[in-house]
Amino acid sequence: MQNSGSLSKHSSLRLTTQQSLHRLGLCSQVSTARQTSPIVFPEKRNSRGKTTKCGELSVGNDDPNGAKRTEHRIDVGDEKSDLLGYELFSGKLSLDKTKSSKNSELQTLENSNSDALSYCVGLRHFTAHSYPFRKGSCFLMKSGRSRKDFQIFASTPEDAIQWVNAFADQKCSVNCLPHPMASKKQNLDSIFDEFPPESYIRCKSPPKMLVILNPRSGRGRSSKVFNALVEPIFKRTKSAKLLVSNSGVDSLKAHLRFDSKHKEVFLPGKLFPLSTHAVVYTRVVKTTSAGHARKLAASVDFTTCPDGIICVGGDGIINEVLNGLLSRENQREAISIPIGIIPAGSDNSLVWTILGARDPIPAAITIVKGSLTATDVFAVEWIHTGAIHFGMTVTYFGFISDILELSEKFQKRFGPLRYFVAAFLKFFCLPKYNYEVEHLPARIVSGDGKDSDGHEIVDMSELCTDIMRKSGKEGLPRASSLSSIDSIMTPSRMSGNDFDMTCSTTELSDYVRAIDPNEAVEKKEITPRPEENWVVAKGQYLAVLVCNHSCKSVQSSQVVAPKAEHDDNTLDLLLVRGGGRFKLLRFFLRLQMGSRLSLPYVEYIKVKSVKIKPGKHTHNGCGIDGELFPVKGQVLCSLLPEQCRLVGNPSSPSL
Ligand SMILES: Nc1ncnc2c1ncn2[C@@H]1O[C@H](COP(=O)(O)OP(=O)(O)OP(=O)(O)O)[C@@H](O)[C@H]1O
Repeated sequence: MQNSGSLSKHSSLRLTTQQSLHRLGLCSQVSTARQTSPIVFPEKRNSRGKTTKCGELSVGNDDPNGAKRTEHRIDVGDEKSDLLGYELFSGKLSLDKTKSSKNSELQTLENSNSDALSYCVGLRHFTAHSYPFRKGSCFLMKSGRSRKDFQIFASTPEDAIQWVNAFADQKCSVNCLPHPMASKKQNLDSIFDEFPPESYIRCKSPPKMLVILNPRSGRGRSSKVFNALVEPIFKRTKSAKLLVSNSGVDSLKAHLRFDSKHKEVFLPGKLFPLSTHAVVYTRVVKTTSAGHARKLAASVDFTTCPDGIICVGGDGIINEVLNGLLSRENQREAISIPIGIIPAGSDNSLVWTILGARDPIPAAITIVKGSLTATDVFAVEWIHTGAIHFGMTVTYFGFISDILELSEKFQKRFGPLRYFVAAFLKFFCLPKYNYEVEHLPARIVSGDGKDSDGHEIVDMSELCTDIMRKSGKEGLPRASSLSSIDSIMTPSRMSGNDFDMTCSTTELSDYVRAIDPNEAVEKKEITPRPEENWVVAKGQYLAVLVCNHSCKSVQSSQVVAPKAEHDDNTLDLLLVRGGGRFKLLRFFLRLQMGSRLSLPYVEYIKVKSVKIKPGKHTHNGCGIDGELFPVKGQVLCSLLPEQCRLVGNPSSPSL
């Protein structure tokens, strides 16, 4: 039997396990850790890097004696199969056939809760408790499930811990016990005092989330969508299973299954079901009025929803939740609370563009899978009043904000079609829009933090700190909702059950992007420094759009800002110069064809900040993620890099 060894050995054990888990991208969901430790955002990688998951990911082993060690692999399950499992862990294991399940130290487990896996810290082996189904041989012997334990050996205690952690990460419950010798040997006691078993094995319980549901979203179908399509997925049990191959028990794999069909045999080996759990624990709150979601997010006790807030509705409800979170005193903790999205609104641009889920089922699956995606946030500041409103999708001025305003009148009658109707009507009484637009172009940064001209790059997080502080103030009144300009020109469709989603892996890094409002920070003007080269333009514009991501629309396959990425630290400014119906029509037609950037009167610029001031006789509406606000004087739109985490994986570029 392995001795659990010295203190230093235990430290290295823990390190090895945590490092390994980090590389597996499995550490993000440890809710207890999130409460106390800084926020960990996914490491920034190029857009191609994010899609490693579509295939196989090989993970090296940390063991210094790794020469003889095999690589652990993570396979990606087929979305169309009933395997939810995107995690598959395999390695050398052996089954102890000589020991019955009820001997040695494991007898103690019989009296405890029958967990799926039992492990005594420091040992090379762990015990899997399976519950195979047995058919009764005669009428006296009933069919049913009975417990059968398998004692399984890993090559080393470190390996055993990796295995147990892999199961724990798949929410398979683990009964973790001290080393069997711990009670006898005094010196071991002190080791376990310092390193309790829980520090090695993180037995995870299902994530706890708050669901904020807007019953008015879309055509008022969000409750139905949630109850019929999403709740069953959250409540469905998930079981980690041991697959023992036929060729001896030297290869062992842990699959995550979505349902409990095919309980017994799983070719080419035997499948032993372990224990089952609800996938996500949720508390559902339906909003009763506009602004309710914001208030909830601003006041909810995070201990009741440490794993996130799920928004069921359109982009408007997400915007409310974002602004509620960012208005809190405890901003640092607030921005660590991930936002999950179930698309049930008229247009669901954010979740479709960033996570590649445009229907409720894939969105629910991506929430269950639980990875996180860091996303830039932008802040729109009303310079004269200091009021700030945050967004994640787009802010727009001109024709589109007018449509947003008009569409409010048609909400009940036309539902998601209201934007189309409003656009049609507005088109025939098109006013002139004049703006003064100043923008600070984004520059390509070299390794030394300077741009191509040798200028130092503004650290947006400095601006960010001040913006976040100011944001504690009440937001501006909201008037209506429209998140994607594409909805204007395309009749809406509420999505059906057909869905399309691919996922990719995001790796978590130790990089902390949180802002601590308690830190003593020098007061800074949020207006970027005067030496920065602002480009000023004044004139007639049909539309001014500032996009944070490419703004895909559920209504069409086209995107508004093709070069925009949700985490590229820049905003994409789209200017449609001039006026008149002909130009406007041409723009929207080209938008549908994906060639609007080739129009001579359309300008597309990557920017860091934009200042916009409506002219004297211009209608002063401004849309932020589908919410309408009045603009008085100048507004400044700035970027806050990666200040929000969405629950789920970014979509594959192939979508
Ligand atoms: N119970 C409610 N009654 C009336 N309005 C509400 C209620 N709950 C939320 N709202 C408001 O409805 C607005 C629109 O909601 P949401 O974005 O969810 O749906 P949508 O407009 O259909 O979708 P999209 O914004 O994608 O077009 C939100 O900005 C919110 O302020």
